Amino acid sequence: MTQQSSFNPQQFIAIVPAAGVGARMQAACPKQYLSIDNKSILDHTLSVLQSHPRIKRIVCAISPDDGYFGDSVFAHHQQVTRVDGGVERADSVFNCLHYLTNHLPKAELECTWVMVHDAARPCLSGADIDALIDFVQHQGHGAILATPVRDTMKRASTENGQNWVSHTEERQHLWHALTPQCFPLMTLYRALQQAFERDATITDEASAIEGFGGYVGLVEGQMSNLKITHPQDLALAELIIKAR
Ligand SMILES: Nc1ccn([C@@H]2O[C@H](COP(=O)(O)OP(=O)(O)OP(=O)(O)O)[C@@H](O)[C@H]2O)c(=O)n1
Ligand SMILES: C[C@](O)(CO)[C@H](O)COP(=O)(O)O
Repeated sequence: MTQQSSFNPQQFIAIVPAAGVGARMQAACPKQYLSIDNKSILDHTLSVLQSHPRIKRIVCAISPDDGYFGDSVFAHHQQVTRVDGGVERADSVFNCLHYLTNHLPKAELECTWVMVHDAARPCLSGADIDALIDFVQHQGHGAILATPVRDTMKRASTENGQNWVSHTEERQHLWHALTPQCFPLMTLYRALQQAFERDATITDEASAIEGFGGYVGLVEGQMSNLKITHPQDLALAELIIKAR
């Protein structure tokens, strides 16, 4: 693996992909607009990022179809830059990066790092943001929040519509990738461009950086930083947020 050249991060900009439809949540609206403790999930996520002193600004991708929902959230997050999302999560992230390449001075682009964080992860803690920033500033390489796998991991096969254990996977050195994922802005922009050119399947920013030959650090984060994906995740997220 070729070593990604080191950069000295001067500033951090948060990118929040929030343009999904939330199909797995099976709700009446995209899940990022569902309410927890009288605030939308997107509101909670933007508030965590906005309150962190080391994050200079936020660029958020929302679906052009979410006009009403987006307007209600951005009414009290007016300093957040709003960008149209794309078909896939990676497209939404790329649209935010592309916006920044067109609106930041070149000198600023070269020393800016982005922290890409799912709108669907409202339980992120400030301490985890600090741990990630401290790592990349010390190491000069990009990194992601992640948690080591705790359970025995089974690979499944399906027969007659039923899942069966095919085999048990080696779980040593196996981690759950979380977000934020933090990389130099222009490195991530180029890595995603290359990933799109090779038609790669990109489910997180680290995948693009790995394919681009970069190092990706793993910074252990809190399990409570769950991605709200299925209906049962909502109650758990509410407990975590109310316990903050
Ligand atoms: N085209 C897309 C798809 C997803 N996302 C965002 O990426 C994050 C993680 O994606 P996921 O949890 O998969 O959200 P959805 O794609 O909305 O969920 P589903 O796959 O169940 O439809 C979410 O905050 C989602 O809003 C996005 O910005 N643009
Ligand atoms: C980026 C991510 O949250 C890291 O685990 C995950 O890859 C998002 O996947 P999704 O299918 O878009 O929810």
